[in-house]
Parts: sequence; structure tokens; C-alpha cells
Amino acid sequence: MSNGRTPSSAASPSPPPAVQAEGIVKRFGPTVALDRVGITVGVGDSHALVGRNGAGKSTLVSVLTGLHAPDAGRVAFLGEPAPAAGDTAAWQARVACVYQKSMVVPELTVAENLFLNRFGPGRIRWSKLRAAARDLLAEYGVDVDPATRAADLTVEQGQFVEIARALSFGARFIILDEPTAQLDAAGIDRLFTKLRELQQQGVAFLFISHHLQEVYDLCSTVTVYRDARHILTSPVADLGKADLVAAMTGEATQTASSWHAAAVTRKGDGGTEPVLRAEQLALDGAFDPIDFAVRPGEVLGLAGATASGNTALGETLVGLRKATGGRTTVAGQPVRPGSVPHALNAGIGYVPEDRHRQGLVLGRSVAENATLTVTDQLGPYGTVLPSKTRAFAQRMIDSLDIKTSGPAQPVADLSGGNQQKVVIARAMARDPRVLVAVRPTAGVDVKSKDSLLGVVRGVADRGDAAVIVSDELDDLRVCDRVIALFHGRVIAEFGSGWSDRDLVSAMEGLPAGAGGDKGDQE
Ligand SMILES: Nc1ncnc2c1ncn2[C@@H]1O[C@H](COP(=O)(O)OP(=O)(O)OP(=O)(O)O)[C@@H](O)[C@H]1O
Repeated sequence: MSNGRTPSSAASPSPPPAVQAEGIVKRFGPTVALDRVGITVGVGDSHALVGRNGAGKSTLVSVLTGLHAPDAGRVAFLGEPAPAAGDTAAWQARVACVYQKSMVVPELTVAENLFLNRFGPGRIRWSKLRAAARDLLAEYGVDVDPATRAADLTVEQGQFVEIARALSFGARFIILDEPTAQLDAAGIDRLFTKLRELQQQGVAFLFISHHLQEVYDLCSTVTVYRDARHILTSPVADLGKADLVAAMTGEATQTASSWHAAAVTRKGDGGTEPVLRAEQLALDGAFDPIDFAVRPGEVLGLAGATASGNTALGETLVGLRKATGGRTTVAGQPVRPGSVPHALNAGIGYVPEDRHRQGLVLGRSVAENATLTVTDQLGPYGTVLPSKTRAFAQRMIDSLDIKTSGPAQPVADLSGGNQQKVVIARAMARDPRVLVAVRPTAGVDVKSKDSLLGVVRGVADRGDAAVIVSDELDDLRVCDRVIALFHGRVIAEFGSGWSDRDLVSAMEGLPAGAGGDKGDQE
């Protein structure tokens, strides 16, 4: 391609990168979140950024998107220095970040979200707006009705709308911050297909994920940060998984899956009274009547893809949704349907999927969040003693290895994975008889995953019970038994020793096949 061309110092042989950051330093008070780090993403490249919780990934994103000005260092897009802080339009024309939780305004329609802040002066012509939105979505191959309220979009649709919105501003560099955390396998496939299409058109991606397999599936280059520092950048093909994990953790380590495989052999002690029992429990439109029991010492998995009903079932168990039929009992006592306080008092602990909406009060401290469910234990006559709250929270911080400057730090300042640990701490604070955890390790790094799943396992090991609602195989590996749902019905049930293939097939709605509920646990 370069035949006959003489190298010249004036003309650069390759185009400038989509983005180049060098020597970036970012401090938050005493915390150094980024310590002279850099990253370079080529045009049309798909570059992964990985690191443990708190490594500095989100901070880099906020620097690359103009949300935070770095304390030192430079950012350039296509060879041009980044726009001035606060020049939102200029930043939007260069870069966008698609989060796992869509950033669009939930109460507005898709059309309104797409053209947010882009109305000229004068009256808004709604029919024109909708038509323009329809054209824009069609241009980027996004199959969503522009009249839909953003709140009613699925996570996947919300992300596609965000991508279309970013591209329509002219951005050719898109950051994806854990985009797959709430997608099922089919959704991930569709997202990756779209990303590959866009890459062909020269769009560059920075892909942040705790799912290392996705890094190998999608990306050509990977950068590792650890403790605010740049550790390495390498072609993905040249870096084995063990080396990647070692770079993230700073030590040779086992992967989460090898740990779980060892933990799976336990069984509930069949004879005793179940801790949790569901009898003909049903929620119209979400799942058909279902019966199951979870015994002391047992972890039950409720597996299923997005619309399988498994999340709705978990939410019904904890009282967030009101069953339309059947009943739930804890240690033989009926739990009032549709009442979270009652479920809590009955001994059901809950780790929600969406920690931002259901899990945390972001403006409050780690201590306050961790103790929200136990304020009655923190002082006499309804008072809450700060010293008790702090001591309680400190124990949680230590036992769950929460990376924070202390119990008084607002949870909003914690990294995503550490926020998830606070959610689990809160659920554990009341010593639940049964812990119901929905996708408990979403956004959690490989090493913390082990400790969080260890905590869930520990609830069962001390003689209580746990239910894990997930489609993540690593989550499900700690379960003694897994019930797979598809379209609101139980499609298969597996004892320990299931094979990945059989369980994935069941979640995809395929009959368990000849392998059924036995298989080759790796
Ligand atoms: N606004 C803030 N105020 C104070 N400290 C902050 C703030 N934002 C981030 N930090 C700290 O900076 C460090 C890096 O956090 P960051 O969110 O960038 O990590 P991360 O790599 O994205 O982690 P995760 O995988 O858990 O999302 C953490 O120690 C975090 O507590």
C-alpha cells in the first residue's frame, strides 16, 4: 500500500489516533485516582481497558469525556487538543460514553432524548422531531420506536439509542463502560455485531469490562491499570488470560471460575425444614406458578436470560413485586406478598441488580448505607449512635475488603465494584435467614467476585440459605442446585455438576438435550 512512497517527516504515514491521553494525573482530595497514565486508541480500533475495582477506569472515562479536568496531562482527539472544559457541544462532537445504565432522561421519549438540547429557538414541531428521530435511528440501524418513553426501553435499546445519539453528534470515538452488564447472551451478540459494523466505518471504541472473555471476543488491544497506574498495553492476541489477570492483580492468581468449580460440590442436607419455600408462586405476565424449597446450607440458582422471569421471581421473593398467586414462607411462616419491610423482617436479605436505583443512597456515607437496614440495632429507643454505626461499618469494610478512605466517605465517591460491596454489606447487616441476590457480581472485578460469592456461599455454610438470580455462569457455579427459567417457565433443573453447555442451552430455551442434568463440570 505504501509502495513508491518516500517517507517524509512532514506527512505522517498513519492517521492520528482517535484519542491519545498522556501523563494524566487526577486527584480527589488525598486519593490519587490516576497517576501519570496514558492511553492511545487508533481510528477504527477496539481497545479494552481493564483493572480491578478502584483502578481508575471510570476516572479516566470522566477525563476523556470532559467531565473532569485532569490535574496534569494532555488529551487529544485525532491529533487536535481536547476542547476547553465546559464546552459541552465540542466534547459531544468528539466522544461519548455509553454506560450500562443509560444516561438518557427517563421521562422523555426517545425522540426527545435524541434531540435534547438541540432545539433551535422557537416552537418545537413534535411531528418533525419524531420523523427526524426515526430517520436518525434508521440511519444507524436501530430498531426502536421514537415515541417510546426512554424509561420503557430495555437496557439494550437504551444503549443503541445512546450510540446513535453519539454518532449523530459527529463523535467517532465511543467509550462503553460495562455495556454488557445487564444484557443476556443474545443481546451481547447483537451489541458486538453493531460495534463491529461501526468499527468498519472507522468508529473507535474504548471498552471497559470485567468480563475478560468479552475482551478477547471483541478487542484487538488491551490496556491494564492497577492502583491508578498504567501497567501494560498489548495486542490482545499476545496476552494470555492468566497473564492478563496477573497484570490486573499484581500477583499470579486463580481465575474466578477455577475457584467456583471447587466450591460447587456441597449439597443441602435434604431432611430439614426448608428456610425458604415457594408454593405455586406466580406473577401474571412474568412467571407461571412455581414450587421450590431452599434448605439450610443450600444455595439455589435461578438462572435465565433477560425475559425469562428469573429477576421478576427474585423481586417477588423479596416483596418488590406482589405475587398474583401462591405463597412464600420463611421457616414455615408466610411472608406477606408485595411488602419489602415484611420480607426483611421475615429474614429475607436482598441484593438488588440495579444498585443505583434500588441499592444505595449515593449522597450518604459508606457507614450510613451499610447500616440502613439495621438502624434499630445502633442505639437505644430509635436513636442511631454514630460511633456504633462507624464500628459496624468498619467491620463490613474489613470483611468485604471495600476500598474506601473510611466509613464516612460518601458512596458516590466509591468505584462501581466497591459500591456493589456496600450493597451486599447492607443486605448482610441483618444476618438474613435467606439472602436473595440478583446478579451479585455485576461490575465486580475477577478477584472481588471470589470474595463476594464467598460471602453468599458463607450465608449457606453457616446454616442459612441463599438464592442467586443470574445468567452468569460464575455466579451459578456456587449454587448447589440451579433452576433454569425460560419465558416464565421452568425449563430444566440441574444438580451440581452441570455443564456450561447444558445450562446455557436451557437459558436459551433449548431442551436440556440428552445430557440433561448431568454433565462435565470443568
Ligand atoms: N468523586 C470522587 N471523590 C473521591 N474519590 C473518588 C471519586 N471518584 C473516584 N474516586 C476514587 O478514585 C479511585 C478510582 O476510582 P474509579 O471509579 O476510577 O475506579 P474504577 O477502575 O472505575 O473501578 P470499578 O471497576 O469498581 O468501577 C477510587 O479509589 C475511588 O474511590
